[in-house]
Amino acid sequence: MAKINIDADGVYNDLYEYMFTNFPELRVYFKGAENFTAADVHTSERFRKQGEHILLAIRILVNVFDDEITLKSYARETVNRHREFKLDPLLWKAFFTVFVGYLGTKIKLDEKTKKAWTSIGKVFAEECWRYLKESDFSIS
Ligand code: HEM
Repeated sequence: MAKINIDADGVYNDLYEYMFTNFPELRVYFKGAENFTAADVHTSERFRKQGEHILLAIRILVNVFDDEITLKSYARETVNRHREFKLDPLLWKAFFTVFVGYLGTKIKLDEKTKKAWTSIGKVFAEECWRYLKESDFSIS
C-alpha cells in the first residue's frame, strides 16, 4: 500500500473548515453548529478537539489496514459511536471523498495514494454497511 501521509501540521480545525465550506449539508449532523462558517470552526475549541479525534481515528484506520479483523472491528465501533447522529449510511463511503479533498489541500496526492484511500474507504464502508444490516439498523 502506498505510504499515506496525513499529518496536518498540528492544526486540527482545518478538516472541519474544509468540510463545512465544501460540504455544508454535513453540518446538520453537528448539533449547535448547523450554521457554522469556516470562520466559526476556526476559532472553535470543540472543532479543534473533534479534528484531533477524527485525524487520530483515520491514522488508526491507515495503520490497521492490513489487519482485516481489526479494521472491520474498528469500522463497527465507529458505526456504534455514531448511532445517535443517525448518519445517512452512504456517508461511510462519501466521507473518504471529503477527506481526500481535504488532504489534497495539504499535500500533493499522486494517483497511487488516491487509489489507496479509495481502497480503505471501500473496505471500511462495506463493513459499516454489512454491520448496519446485520444489526437491523435501516439502510436504504
Ligand atoms: C461524513 C461522515 C461523518 C459524519 C457526518 C460524522 C459526524 C460526527 C459527529 C456529529 C460527531 C460528534 C461531534 C460533535 O458533534 O461535536 C462525530 C464524532 C466523531 N467521529 Fe464522526 N462522522 C463522520 C465520519 C466519521 C468517520 C469515517 C470516522 C472514523 C474514521 C469518524 C470518527 C469520529 C470520532 C473519533 C468522533 C469523536 C467522538 C467519538 O469517538 O465517539 N467519523 N462524528
